[in-house]
Amino acid sequence: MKRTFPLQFYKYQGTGNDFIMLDNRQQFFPKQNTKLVAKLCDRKFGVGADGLILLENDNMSDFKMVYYNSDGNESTMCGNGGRCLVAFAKAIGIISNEATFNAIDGIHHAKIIDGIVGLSMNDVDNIIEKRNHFYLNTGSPHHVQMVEEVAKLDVQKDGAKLRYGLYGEKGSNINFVQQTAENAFRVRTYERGVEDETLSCGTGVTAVALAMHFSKRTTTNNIIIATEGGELKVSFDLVGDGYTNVELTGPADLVFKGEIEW
Ligand SMILES: N[C@@H](CCC[C@H](N)C(=O)O)C(=O)O
Repeated sequence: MKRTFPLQFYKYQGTGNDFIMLDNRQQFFPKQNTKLVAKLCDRKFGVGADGLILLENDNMSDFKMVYYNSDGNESTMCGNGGRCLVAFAKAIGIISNEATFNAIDGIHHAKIIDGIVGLSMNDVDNIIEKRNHFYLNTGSPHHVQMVEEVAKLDVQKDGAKLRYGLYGEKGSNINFVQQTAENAFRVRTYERGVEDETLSCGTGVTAVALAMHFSKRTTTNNIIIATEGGELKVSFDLVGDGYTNVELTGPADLVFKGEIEW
């Protein structure tokens, strides 16, 4: 159905992972309309983005995050999207430089310092080590695999093969990693729900940092990750067998805003 009023949207990106942001505190958005979300995210027929995020009211925190992949389906946690949503909440006057928000995987805390957004991520105490990869959940499921030369990979092809071949319909995000220094890694990610390589994935680089520490490829708890869209930092503490105080930090910027007829 064609609506008669324009939809005000904001487009954000965090290290090149891009999102449409909608202020849905008045509950105007048809949340079950998968086709509409997919169309808005379409780079030819819509605004174009890797995902769409609704900012909603929440009783327990400053706001609620509802995340959809560009295929139109609601999905699990998005780290870069969470950081962008915090920047959006500040831009529309809901928060100042600190926030607490509710997402599908629970409460997150965030701080903005000089435009850089640091976001708390869930504790992780289950990292599965297989012959040539790791599997863990950092709010979203992630496969982490070491490669020799990440720049040379066909991430779309190799990622899709693993996403469907190893993880079936439910799928997993697939991260390919190359170590570049004791505390630094380069990562390229195939995202389920986008079904393509994205320029960066926040829960993905978080998974990589924890898997690299777990496998003793690094001893630092402050890791720098280069993605195709820029640099992210992941810090954490290891307490017993589990990772806690996990924080994902990096830029989150408004690209443009506008109105769309729908
Ligand atoms: N880009 C995201 C991850 C989004 C969720 C993912 N595509 C899934 O469905 O698992 C991030 O920055 O974490």
